[in-house]
Amino acid sequence: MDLTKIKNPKFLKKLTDDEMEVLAQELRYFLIEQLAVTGGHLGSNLGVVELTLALHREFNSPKDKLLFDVGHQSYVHKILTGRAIQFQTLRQYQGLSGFPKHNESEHDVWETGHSSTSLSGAMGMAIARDIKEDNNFIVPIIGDGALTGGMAFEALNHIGHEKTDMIVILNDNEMSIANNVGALHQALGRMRSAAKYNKAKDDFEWLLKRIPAVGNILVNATGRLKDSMKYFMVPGMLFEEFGFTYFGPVDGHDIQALRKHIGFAKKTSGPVIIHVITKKGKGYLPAETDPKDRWHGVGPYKIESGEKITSASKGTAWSKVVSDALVTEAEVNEKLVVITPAMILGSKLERFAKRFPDRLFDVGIAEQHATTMAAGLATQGMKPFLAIYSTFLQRAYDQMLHDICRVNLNVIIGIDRAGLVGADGETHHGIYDIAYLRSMPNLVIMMPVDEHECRQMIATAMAYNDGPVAIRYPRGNSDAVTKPVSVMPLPIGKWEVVNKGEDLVILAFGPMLALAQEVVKQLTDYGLTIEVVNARFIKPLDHVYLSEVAKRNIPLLTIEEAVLAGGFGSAILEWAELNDCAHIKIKRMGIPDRFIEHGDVNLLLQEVGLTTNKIVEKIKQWLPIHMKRVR
Ligand SMILES: Cc1ncc(C[n+]2csc(CCOP(=O)(O)OP(=O)(O)O)c2C)c(N)n1
Ligand SMILES: CC(=O)[C@@H](O)[C@H](O)COP(=O)(O)O
Ligand SMILES: [Mg+2]
Repeated sequence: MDLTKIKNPKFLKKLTDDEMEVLAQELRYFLIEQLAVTGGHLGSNLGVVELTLALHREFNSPKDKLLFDVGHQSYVHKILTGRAIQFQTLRQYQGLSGFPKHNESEHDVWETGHSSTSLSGAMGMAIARDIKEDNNFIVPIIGDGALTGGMAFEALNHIGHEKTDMIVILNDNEMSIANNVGALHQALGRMRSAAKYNKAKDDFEWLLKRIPAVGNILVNATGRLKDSMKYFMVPGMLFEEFGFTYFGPVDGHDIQALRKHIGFAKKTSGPVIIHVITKKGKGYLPAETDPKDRWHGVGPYKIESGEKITSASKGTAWSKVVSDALVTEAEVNEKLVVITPAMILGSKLERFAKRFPDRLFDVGIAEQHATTMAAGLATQGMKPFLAIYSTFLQRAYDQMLHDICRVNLNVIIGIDRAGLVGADGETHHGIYDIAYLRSMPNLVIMMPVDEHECRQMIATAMAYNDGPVAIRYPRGNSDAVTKPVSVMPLPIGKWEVVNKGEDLVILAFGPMLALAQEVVKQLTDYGLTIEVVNARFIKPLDHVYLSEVAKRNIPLLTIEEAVLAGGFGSAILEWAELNDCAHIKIKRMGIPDRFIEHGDVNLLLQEVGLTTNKIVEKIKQWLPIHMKRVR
């Protein structure tokens, strides 16, 4: 069928079983074809084709609420709710989001992007339903990875306690982004094998019963054996202990089996969990057989071979610069321990893990635990490096403040994906960390301009034992290639003047420094001399430099790829106010007070005014001198 003709999922109710199977294949092929061009979260979505069909067949969205945890696996849901035609704009500027969005469809009842929120959101919806005496179904769909998030356990605990009517779908494909980790993962494994065990047991009993005379005695004996193993082998005991009725494991690619178990669940009062077993990447061999990540998040690829189509890019991935530096440091410092909350691949830590398997800890989707565990390590004289995306560090605000900074512990926080991230959009941009960290006493915050300075900063952090240090670095590659420098620690709080000038000082750091230097080129034609400073220490500020520039009474412009509210520019305003420098003209440029959607980073920078031309225009409007070309 032409999937672009689908307006809503109601048509599913009339399909025969065979027609549903055909549709599943058409959906699968659509995903493979479309994402070969746009990229996206292919593996997760291939794994939920039949599940999403069964859900939209058995429930009446949007009256019945389908909540997709993380939301990266909601493409099939989007196709069935009338958005197939938009997939050519997937995750592109002003195009279809890769996550559920209220403004895209009434069927997107819960917005996600960050993991492990669906059960809590579902509980809120269920309580509201019961207060309003509505009678719809609330159905969160959560993956085995997302279930390792602490919020999910907080919600399970509460839902089970309240015995709230809810149908939780556990989509268990044994994978997070990489292989899933944790004791829960092992427990789920026992539940999966229990299914095989129970089926084998039933077959065995069938066989025993055919042995004349002794058969029934043996059946009773083996029955007692099964009961004694009940706690370990009967699937779902863990969830039953939480007050849930457990159904499963169910083959997540068998639409009829799914529909049957959803039917049981709809007739069961109280909280129910259906444990669905799926295969990440199902139906596309390169994805199904990838030993590393089942094609979690991919760029464009060749369908026939699965060969990734990568655009030539200069420089080295920032994550790799950092992880290689950590390997070098770990060779000579046995106290270095690295922690990742489920992002071992994104943070490019496989090499470190292989070289130092006992000093890398993947804690699952557990940013709060990861951060406070780092604090625990530091109290014992270890040198923990927490590798964490800026956006996911948001989950560990209090752990940063209460457990690390307040106690002034020697923890290094490697803040990855700092800045606009592009295709993942507003839920993933790393643009808030300066604002939410800058108010934390004792914390040093720095950002390198290129891979050489990054190595210097890692060395600086390793040598620094006066408290916590955060190094923030962008998504993508470090393409600014300057001269190699000795990897000596930097003096804390010391900025670097990269261009002397008398008419204006621009303070910038990270990728914005190159932008500042482009601005200088454009303004030279106006006879202006502009001082450009690599303000690589966001905290502490370089007070020596600022005092000197205050005496020169030169206007200051700050540029940051981070929110203005509470950002680096705010720190300069505070400095001026606190140091009786109100006479200095100060202007800040950065990200305004609104959410920035998904799209190519360069287009997003255009949108927020962080481009050479827009900065030049802003300076022309602001500086008191009449801007006239002198050459
Ligand atoms: C708070 C948070 N931490 C980390 C991530 C990154 N992340 C996105 S999907 C994913 C794995 C999710 O695994 P699972 O829930 O099993 O879904 P699957 O991809 O296997 O279908 C992770 C770690 C996130 N989105 N949110
Ligand atoms: C859905 C999710 O949160 C992750 O898959 C995220 O998209 C990874 O981001 P990177 O691609 O920057 O590693
Ligand atoms: Mg999974």
